[in-house]
Amino acid sequence: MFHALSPMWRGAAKCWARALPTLSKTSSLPSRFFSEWKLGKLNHIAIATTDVNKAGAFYRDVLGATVSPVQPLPEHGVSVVFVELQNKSKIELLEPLGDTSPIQNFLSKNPGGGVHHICLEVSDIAKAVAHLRKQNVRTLTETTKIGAHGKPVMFLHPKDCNGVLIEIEQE
Ligand SMILES: C[C@@H](C(=O)O)C(=O)SCCNC(=O)CCNC(=O)[C@H](O)C(C)(C)COP(=O)(O)OP(=O)(O)OC[C@H]1O[C@@H](n2cnc3c(N)ncnc32)[C@H](O)[C@@H]1OP(=O)(O)O
Repeated sequence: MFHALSPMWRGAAKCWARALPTLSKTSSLPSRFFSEWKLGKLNHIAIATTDVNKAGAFYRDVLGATVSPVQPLPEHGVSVVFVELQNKSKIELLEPLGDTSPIQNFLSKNPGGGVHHICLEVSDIAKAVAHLRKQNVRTLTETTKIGAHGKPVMFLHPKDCNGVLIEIEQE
């Protein structure tokens, strides 16, 4: 591969090749550079509300969006409605379901509702979870769960993510 380069660039490439193992140990470059997984696209932004039908009607009737039917997800303690957007990303409307919904405290603190979490796709969720735990990012369950799109998901503690609850989803 070095043969296609001019002597100056060949020298620089060799220098980088020597430096890479050291840099990976000292985390001088972004860790994703060395990871076996990659961050993908924004899958959705989730909004907590006390009434997904009412919130869905706003997106459908006022903003003209395509809105899914209500989907109860008892294993997650929420009912969801998806608002489809042009670029394939979505807005997920969440309403508490059951007595122990994980969004109940959030709604008690924010009775008018609000942005609850963002969901980012990853190329390999098992590797991403292992990597994040090594970086001292707390995961909110021991193992992944199957999310609203039938794919494995994991939530990361907002206190370890600059105050934002992050869901990662297998792409
Ligand atoms: C269907 C699926 C899918 O899309 O596939 C879903 O969306 S399921 C969507 C619902 N499922 C989930 O959210 C699962 C993951 N969430 C959880 O495990 C929980 O909601 C926690 C994030 C751990 C929060 O739990 P809980 O509200 O009981 O605890 P808490 O009130 O003591 O909160 C601890 C601290 O985190 C902060 N905190 C709580 N929720 C937050 C949020 N959404 N964004 C940013 N910060 C948040 C609180 O203000 C508090 O900070 P201070 O101490 O400074 O006051």
